[in-house]
Amino acid sequence: MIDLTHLTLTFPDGDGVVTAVDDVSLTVAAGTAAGITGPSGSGKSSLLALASTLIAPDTGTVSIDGVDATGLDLAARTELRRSRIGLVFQQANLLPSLTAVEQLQVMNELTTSRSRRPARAAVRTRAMDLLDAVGLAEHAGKRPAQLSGGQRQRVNVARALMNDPAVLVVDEPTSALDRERSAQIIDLILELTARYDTATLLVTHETRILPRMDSAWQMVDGRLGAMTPAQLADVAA
Ligand SMILES: Nc1ncnc2c1ncn2[C@@H]1O[C@H](COP(=O)(O)OP(=O)(O)OP(=O)(O)O)[C@@H](O)[C@H]1O
Repeated sequence: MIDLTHLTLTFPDGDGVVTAVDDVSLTVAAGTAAGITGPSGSGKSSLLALASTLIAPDTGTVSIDGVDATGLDLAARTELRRSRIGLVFQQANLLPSLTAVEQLQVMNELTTSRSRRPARAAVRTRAMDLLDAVGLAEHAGKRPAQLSGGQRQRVNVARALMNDPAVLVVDEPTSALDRERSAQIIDLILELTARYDTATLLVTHETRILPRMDSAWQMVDGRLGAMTPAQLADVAA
């Protein structure tokens, strides 16, 4: 589970500061997904950067399964992120020369210290299982150029799950895809959230999908508020 408490983040802005995240608290339990939407510049990406421990808040805490990341030094925080958090960004950012299965295998080599690294065969088995879970088992040997946009995004999602993360942080996974493929990726992320028991935090402009999330939130000027049933009915229409 991920527990965000009273997070605030400011950036210098001329003589003053801009408050990107303003006293945000949010808990997402394992096996559930929280959807966050909001206008451009409202602080969604900043909040995801805090939740992923990529940046430290001015105030507040980020706890992953009870471990407070804000209390850790840089090395320990990096290790926590690598071992406990899966990240899915808008663009798949796959390595052009690697096949789908290699994209996943290399994650393990990049992010796990040598002494704790599982045997190569076990890594390959997990990579193949994940490709199967995202419907790409038959495409394991293909390079990114041989895959469609939707398939590349599926590899991206599978890769984020490679290290068995407690938390899955997803930033607008569908912006490069058409409506039908977007819906499929969101369905897949919800299915994987339950199957791999991740606490999933997903930012999207696709408000239609919010009613299907376990909780739905809106950011406005850095503040996070629960969407009301009326707002959810509105976006679903
Ligand atoms: N590195 C930075 N330096 C200064 N200001 C920043 C920085 N990053 C974000 N901001 C400001 O913080 C606020 C929130 O930005 P953020 O990118 O989190 O919004 P967003 O909701 O993700 O927007 P979008 O939907 O357009 O991606 C904005 O006012 C933005 O200008």
